[in-house]
This record gives sequence, structure tokens and C-alpha cells, in this order.
Amino acid sequence: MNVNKQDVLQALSTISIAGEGKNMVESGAVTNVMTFADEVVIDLKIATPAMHIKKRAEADIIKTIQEQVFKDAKVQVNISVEAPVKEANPNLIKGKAIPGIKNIVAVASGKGGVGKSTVTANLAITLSKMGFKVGILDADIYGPSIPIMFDVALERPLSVTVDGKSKMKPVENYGVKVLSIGFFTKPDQAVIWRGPMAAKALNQLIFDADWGELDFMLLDLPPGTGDIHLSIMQSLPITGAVVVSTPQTVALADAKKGVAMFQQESIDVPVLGIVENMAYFTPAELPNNKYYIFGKEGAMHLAEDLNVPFLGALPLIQSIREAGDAGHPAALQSGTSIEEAFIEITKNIVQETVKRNESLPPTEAIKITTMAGCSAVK
Ligand SMILES: Nc1ncnc2c1ncn2[C@@H]1O[C@H](COP(=O)(O)OP(=O)(O)OP(=O)(O)O)[C@@H](O)[C@H]1O
Repeated sequence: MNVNKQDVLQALSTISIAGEGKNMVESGAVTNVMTFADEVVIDLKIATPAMHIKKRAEADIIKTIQEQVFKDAKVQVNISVEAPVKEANPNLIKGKAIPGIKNIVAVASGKGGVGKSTVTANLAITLSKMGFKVGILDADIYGPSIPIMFDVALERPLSVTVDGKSKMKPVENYGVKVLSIGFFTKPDQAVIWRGPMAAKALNQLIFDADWGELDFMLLDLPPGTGDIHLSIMQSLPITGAVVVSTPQTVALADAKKGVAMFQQESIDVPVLGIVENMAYFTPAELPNNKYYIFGKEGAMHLAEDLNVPFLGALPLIQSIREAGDAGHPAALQSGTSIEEAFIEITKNIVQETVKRNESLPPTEAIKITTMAGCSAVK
């Protein structure tokens, strides 16, 4: 008997390759059909090299042709594997994803002492007040100050067993989970870290800890732009970075280096924006007076020049320093202008995170913008 090519195609359009929706003719998997009397040769192109998929496709084709076209047909199936070319995704986050942790936001500064940890602590508290699940990983190996700001300096993470593995349980206060490199070093001991060593220690603090579900993990980075930063950035799946600077020229020059560090090819972490800290001084007794001690709007102009978002300004206020030192960050107090300033900055960071995560499922994007009370989603 002569097998008809159209009958073969008709039969093949009733079956599909395992895991694919469309039938194998419509999907383009069948690239050629040749018939010679009772012989049928099928060329098939599939996207996966898995042996069981190949075997199953071959068996299905033979069975279908013999059942639907001619029971004694001699069928030969030539299978080639052609994996689809993956499109480069600029939103792809590098590094191993951490189960349960949705966004890791690194907080950095070029220069030391500009208030990076203060911003991190208050940002975490504001996010938590908005209803997000938040953790801080204090990676500032030169001066881990988060435990003091959260009044947990004397605490130590406990060990818990999760799925048969022993894990560190972050210390928690004010609704924020905290792990700090400071929990494992002596306060008066100068620790000399090399980049890979610091990255390894941080990897343990992330992967060997029971963080649970987190919407945001804030990473308080050490100041500067060195080898340690490179190692940390390359080993963790960071969503984006916030750069803190004062308006002072020397701080701005270093902040510029900080932004450049995130943008360089080997790191390529999106910069969510710049926060201007100590933007002006306002004495408690003269709340309407602003003194631009470190210069005016320098970080704002830097953001414009570098074409990165400006996330907001924070005044230099004695109570911000006092609250941090007392282990009760200023943003915890409601109804103050400091709380308002932190809410504004936090909303902007959430908004930039949603924009950055364009691949975020819409429901998730709406959830996080609604929680922050902003409208990043069109
Ligand atoms: N807006 C502010 N108003 C008043 N004091 C502030 C403000 N921001 C930060 N400070 C104070 O400045 C000091 C340095 O702040 P912080 O430790 O947050 O800086 P840092 O950039 O994290 O420092 P490091 O380089 O050590 O990591 C702290 O005493 C802090 O309380």
C-alpha cells in the first residue's frame, strides 16, 4: 500500500510532544514527512534533549501512524534537538534566588559616616509599618551598627532546625528580622576581611539562616567601593541598590563612584536611586529654619546628572542621631516630620523596585504598591 503524506500529517496533528500545548504539526515540531510505498520518514525537531521525551515522541508517532493511517507502515523518526534561544532579559537577577526572599535591596554609600545604616534602619521600620515583611542583613564588616540601632547588640541568633538542617534564626525587633556580622565578631577586634571571605560569611548569613518569607531584605553594605563590594554583588541576587550621600562635595564624589560601581558591566545591579541625608539642619526650637551645612541639594543634582531617580531628602536632626544611638530608630515615632520624610523615601524605593521588576506578576506588583500606598503600576 502507498501511504499518503496528507493522511500522515492529519494523524500527527492529533498528538503533541510531551509538555507542549500545540499539536506537533501546528507547533512546527514536524519539519518534514516523506513517504515511499509503506515507508514513512518523519523529521522531528524538539526543544529538549531529555531522552524520555524523545522516546515518547517516537513511540507516539509510530503508534498513531499505524493506528490511523496504515497498520503495517514502516515508520522512521529522525529527531533533532534545537533548544530555543533565550532572549537576554535585562531584568534578570544574577545569582542563586533565595527561597522566600522577594527583593534584596543593597544600601550603599561611597563615603563612610553619611548615614547609610541610619537610613537602612529607618527604611526597614517604615517598610514594616507599611505591612511588608522585612529583614536587614548588616554586612558592614568595618562597623556593624544595626544591632545597636535595633537594641539587640547583646542578643545572639539561636539555632533552629528546618527540614533537618540546623539554621540561624535572625534576631527580631520592631517587626524587623536582623542578622549582623557584628553578632559574630568582638566589638573591639579589628577584623581584616578579604572580599571572598566576607562574601562567604554573608552567604552563610543569608543561606544558612531561617529568614522565612521576606518582601524586602535590606543589605547594609560597608562604605566604599572595593573588592569586598565586588564579591558581595557577584555572589548575591540583588534586586537593586540605594545610594546614600550627604550634599557635601567629597561625599558626592564618592557617591558617584558608588553608582558607577553598581552600573559597571561585571556587577550590573540597577540603581533604584539616591537618598540625600543631612540635607539641611533644622534646630528643634526653630522648626521653619533650614541651614544647608553641607551644601544645598547636591545629591539631588547628582541624581539628575547621573540620570538615576532622586528618592528624597532627610534633614540633619539631633533626634535622628539620639534615636539611633538609643536603639529606637526615629521612624518608629508616629506623627513627626521625620516619619513623613521616611515614608516619602520608602514609597519611592518601593515604586522603583516595582518598576525594576517589570517581570513581577501583576498581582504581586499591585500588592506591593498597595501596601506602600503608592501607584507604580499603570
Ligand atoms: N539625618 C541625620 N540626622 C542626625 N544624625 C544622623 C543623621 N543620619 C545619620 N546620623 C548620625 O550620623 C552618624 C553616622 O551615621 P551612620 O552610622 O548611619 O552612617 P554610615 O554611613 O552607616 O556609617 P559607616 O560608614 O560607619 O557605615 C550616626 O551617629 C548617626 O546617628
